[in-house]
Amino acid sequence: MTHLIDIKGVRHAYDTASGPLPVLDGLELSVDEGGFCAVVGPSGCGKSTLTRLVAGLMRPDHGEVWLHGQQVKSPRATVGMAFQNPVLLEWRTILKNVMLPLEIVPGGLRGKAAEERARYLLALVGLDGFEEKRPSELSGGMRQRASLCRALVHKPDVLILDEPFGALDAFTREDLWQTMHEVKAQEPFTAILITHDLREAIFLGDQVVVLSGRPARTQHVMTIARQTAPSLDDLYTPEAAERLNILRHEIEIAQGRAPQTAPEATA
Ligand SMILES: Nc1ncnc2c1ncn2[C@@H]1O[C@H](COP(=O)(O)OP(=O)(O)OP(=O)(O)O)[C@@H](O)[C@H]1O
Repeated sequence: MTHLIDIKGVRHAYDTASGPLPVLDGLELSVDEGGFCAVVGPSGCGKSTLTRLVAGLMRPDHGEVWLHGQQVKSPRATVGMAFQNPVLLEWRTILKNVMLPLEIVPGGLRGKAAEERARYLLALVGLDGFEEKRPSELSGGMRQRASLCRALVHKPDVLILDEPFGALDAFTREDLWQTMHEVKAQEPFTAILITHDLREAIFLGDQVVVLSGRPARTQHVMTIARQTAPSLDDLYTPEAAERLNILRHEIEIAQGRAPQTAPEATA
């Protein structure tokens, strides 16, 4: 089967003043079209480096990254990205911020069609009525909603989410998790989510990949059979508790704080 994202045997080291810093060493990761892959691992193990490779912002020393059947060798316009800091432009309205990728991506929607697409997405995340506001007039959670619209506006092949909810309070974060599911139901996308939050990983991901400590390799892959309309109550079931235990144990192994005797993952 062809995956939308295929990362095969990737190894990479950064050149630093004190010599090469090996960051990735044997990374394997596959995501099907429409899949949602959550990536967790110890701090500094190479998670953001993985997103840069998928976006084509850098090339690995060894191994291959494939996106939609094409090897990634240069920056990809068909990738949408959202980060912990939404970096919206204060001199543009929210609507114009969301429309920005359409002005940059070759062949993107223009004029009225571009505006309609941006308005549709803003309504989908509950921001109708805020189109003409400036970023500073919105709360952190609202800015992150707008950032999600901007990342999706050009219908990217893959949505890369690098800790987008990390700076939000717990209630806002949970609201946004539900919004992610609602948006995905209307506007299907394939995503890689980098997160330090295991609950977030199992609530959003249909696959959770645990990376080892640096240099990172794929240490553990958990597959989660996802219901069509997940609810936050799903996080308080015995299945969820078991998944969280397995992942917590895997993280301890990755941090070198536990021996490699993790229990088997459940589907
Ligand atoms: N451009 C660079 N040049 C040199 N070293 C780098 C560069 N980018 C990242 N690093 C180093 O590579 C390692 C992995 O960085 P990366 O940001 O990929 O990790 P991460 O898992 O996303 O970290 P965190 O969980 O803390 O966000 C870190 O030690 C970092 O300091």
